[in-house]
Amino acid sequence: MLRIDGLSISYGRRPALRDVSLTVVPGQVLGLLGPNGAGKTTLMNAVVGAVRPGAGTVTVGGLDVTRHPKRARAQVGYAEQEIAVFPTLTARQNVNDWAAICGVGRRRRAEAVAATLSALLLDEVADRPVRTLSGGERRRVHCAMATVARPSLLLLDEPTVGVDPATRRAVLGHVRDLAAAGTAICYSTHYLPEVEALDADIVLLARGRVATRGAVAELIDRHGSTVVDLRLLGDDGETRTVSRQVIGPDDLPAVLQGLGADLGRLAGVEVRRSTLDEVFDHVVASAGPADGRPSSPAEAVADAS
Ligand SMILES: Nc1ncnc2c1ncn2[C@@H]1O[C@H](COP(=O)(O)OP(=O)(O)OP(=O)(O)O)[C@@H](O)[C@H]1O
Repeated sequence: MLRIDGLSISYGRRPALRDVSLTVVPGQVLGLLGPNGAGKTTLMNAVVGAVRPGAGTVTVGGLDVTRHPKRARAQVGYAEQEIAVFPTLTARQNVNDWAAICGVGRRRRAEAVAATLSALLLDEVADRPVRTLSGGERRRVHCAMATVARPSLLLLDEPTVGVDPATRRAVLGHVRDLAAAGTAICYSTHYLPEVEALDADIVLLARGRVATRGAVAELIDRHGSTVVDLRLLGDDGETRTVSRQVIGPDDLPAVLQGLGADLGRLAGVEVRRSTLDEVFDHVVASAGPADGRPSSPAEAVADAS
């Protein structure tokens, strides 16, 4: 449903995406991860034609978004990071009007709007002007607008920023239902448990490049290690946990020896695999500095000029 081949985009001379390729098929949830500034929003903006590729192609449902912008865009629902709703209209009016703009016929519309508002736990506030809603409720309205027309491809850019746990569960449930019904979904987030809950395939961007990709278990297998958590009892009676990477459980004696005098404070030991968080940190660190410093002399020249 979405195919990106060799996509590179720069703002001025500064690259935001470099040679990115990925696909999302119907029913798939692609978790788009990466630290701030990695290029996630730029990628989504390229899919809806809001930024033009410097190199490479983006096709939606087989249509090149540069050559067929309107027809390609018509297949996409996009909840941008910035909430965009009409504050004086009610939640229901916002979602209904957007459904109408997306071509959902009058007969089907009321039902689609009601079902979407319900799925996102908006029933109680549906008939209040959006300006009177809380930030989390507004974000749900924004998300409802992107999904109400049941687009073939759905882009959600950090849809759970600032929402409470019940809302997060509702958004994730809605996303799972849409994927089960065949929607191709690209979901960006900084909350890694969400991509695990969605059973998403992951593309991890770092410095505009695909740093790694695969299912959660694959990424942990490929980049993770065995970790020993040592629980140490402090003078105040509280325990603190110290983690050590090891090649395998055979290294445990050496790890314990390494505690030295603290060995007597040992209250517990757990051997486990790296978490997705730890894998994320490791892969991002391997990709180079996150503060925009150049990763090569050639890039330094481009930055300086
Ligand atoms: N309109 C713009 N003009 C110039 N540079 C931009 C613009 N938009 C983004 N950038 C730069 O492009 C890079 C990628 O930004 P982008 O917003 O795509 O990252 P992101 O992964 O979505 O980040 P975040 O997690 O913070 O939302 C960053 O270095 C950013 O500063």
